[in-house]
Amino acid sequence: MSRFHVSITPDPDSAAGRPRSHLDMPSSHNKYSVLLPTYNERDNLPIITWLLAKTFREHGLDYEIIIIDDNSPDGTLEVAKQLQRVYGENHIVLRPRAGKLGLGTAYVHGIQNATGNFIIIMDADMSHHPKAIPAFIRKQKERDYDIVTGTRYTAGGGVYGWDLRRKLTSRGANFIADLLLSPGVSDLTGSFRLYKKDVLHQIINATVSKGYVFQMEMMVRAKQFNYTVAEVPITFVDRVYGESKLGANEIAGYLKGLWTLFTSV
Ligand SMILES: Nc1nc2c(ncn2[C@@H]2O[C@H](COP(=O)(O)OP(=O)(O)O[C@H]3O[C@H](CO)[C@@H](O)[C@H](O)[C@@H]3O)[C@@H](O)[C@H]2O)c(=O)[nH]1
Repeated sequence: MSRFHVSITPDPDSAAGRPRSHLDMPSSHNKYSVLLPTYNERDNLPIITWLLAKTFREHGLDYEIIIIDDNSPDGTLEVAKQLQRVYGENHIVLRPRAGKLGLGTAYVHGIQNATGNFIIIMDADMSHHPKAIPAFIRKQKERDYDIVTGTRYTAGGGVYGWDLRRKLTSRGANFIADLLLSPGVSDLTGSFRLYKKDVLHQIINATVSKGYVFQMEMMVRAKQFNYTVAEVPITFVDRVYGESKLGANEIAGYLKGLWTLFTSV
C-alpha cells in the first residue's frame, strides 16, 4: 500500500450548489492583471505566485501577474525569471526597472502593459493573501463597482503581527487623511485593491504623489471622479520573510504628500 495519502477536499462552490466558478458568471471573458511591486522579495515571490495561480485556476479565471522589480539586490528578478519559465510568459510578465523608484511609480510602470480589463494591486510579501481575491471579484460584480478596496479597519478585517508603533502609524495615517480629505473609505493606506482598468488609468493620470501616499491619493481622486467604491474586509498578516520598506523617509513623504493634497484639492 502507498505510504502517501491524498486527501481531496470538496470544492466549497460545488458543495453549495453554485456554478463551478468563473466566479459565478456571467462575464467569464474578464481578465485580471495582478500588479506585484517587488523590492527584495526573493523568498516571498514563489509562494505568492503559486497561490495566485492556484486561486485563478481554481475559479477558471484568466489572469497575468506583472512583476515590477526595482533591481533588488537580493536577486528577486532572477527568481521572477525562473517563475516565468514555470508558469509561462502569458501568466508572468516582467517589467523591471533600473533602480528603487518607489511604489507609486511602480504601479504606473506596471499598468502600461497590462492586458486585463481588471487590475489587482497587492503587496508581494504575503501580507495580502490571494485567497481574498474571489471576494473582491464577487463584490465587484454585485453592482458593477469601479473599485473594490480591501479594508483592515472594518468588521471582519484585521491586522496581525504588527507592534504597537506600527499599528499607531497606520491608524494615525488613516485618521489624518480622513480628517483632511474624507474620501469615504475606511482603510486609506491599504494597498489591496481591484480596479476596472479604464478607471485606474484615469485615476493614475490624475495622481501626483509618489511612494506610499499614492494609495491614499487614489481614493481621493476616485471620489473626485465619482467612481463607485466598495469595501471587502481583509486580514493583513505582517511579512515573515524580508523587511518592510516603510521607514522614516516614507512616513515623512506621506505627511508631506498629504499636506500638498489638502492644500491643492
Ligand atoms: N518595485 C518596488 N516595490 C516596492 C518598493 N517599495 C516597496 N515595494 C514593494 O511594495 C510592497 C509593500 O512594501 P512593504 O515595504 O512591505 O510595505 P509594508 O511596510 O508591509 O506596508 C504595507 O502597509 C502600508 C501601510 O498600511 C501600505 O501603505 C503598504 O502599501 C503596504 O500594504 C512589497 O511587495 C514591496 O516589495 C519600491 O520602491 N519599488
